[in-house]
Amino acid sequence: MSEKKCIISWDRLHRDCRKLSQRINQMDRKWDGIIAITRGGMIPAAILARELGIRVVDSISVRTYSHQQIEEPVILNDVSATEDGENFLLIDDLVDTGVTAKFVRQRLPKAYFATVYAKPEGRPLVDTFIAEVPQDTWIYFPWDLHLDYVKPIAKEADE
Ligand SMILES: O=P(O)(O)OC[C@H]1O[C@H](OP(=O)(O)OP(=O)(O)O)[C@H](O)[C@@H]1O
Ligand SMILES: O=c1[nH]c(=O)c2nc[nH]c2[nH]1
Ligand SMILES: [Mg+2]
Repeated sequence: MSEKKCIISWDRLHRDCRKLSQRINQMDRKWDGIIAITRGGMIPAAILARELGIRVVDSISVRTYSHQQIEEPVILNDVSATEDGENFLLIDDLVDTGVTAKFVRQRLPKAYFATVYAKPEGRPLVDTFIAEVPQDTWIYFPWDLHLDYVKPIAKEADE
């Protein structure tokens, strides 16, 4: 389990997904659809679909982690909209070790692969991403979190 944390708020996620949409829009390519890598890629894919006006949204269900422990990736449900990913955007929330990315790329070698966040080990496996996060840091997404009380910093401060 990573010691350091990077907490991503809904606002930040939305802003970063819009930045990713801007970048992809500037490529001036015609996309046949989006493929979300579930589950983490689903909310980024929904935001990109809205921003880019793409209505064909498919998914490939892959599980690589269980309780922050990496395992062999498995496809739980395959994509149906394309054979090889040509002219499709492939979207995930992040690339960490790159194990998931390598695995999905074998299945969809022609897709354009974008993630919102990337750690150094996985970065070479994606075509584009928005922000880099250190390898020793665990990214917490807004769907993993809830608002809670925090004690004041100074010991003598009123609680
Ligand atoms: O680069 P890697 O080391 O392979 O890690 C990245 C993958 O791990 C997480 O998915 P996870 O398997 O936890 O499933 P989830 O998206 O359903 O939460 C994340 O959403 C990426 O898909
Ligand atoms: O929520 C997550 N945060 C991470 O940093 C990560 N790395 C792999 N899988 C991950 N899931
Ligand atoms: Mg995932």
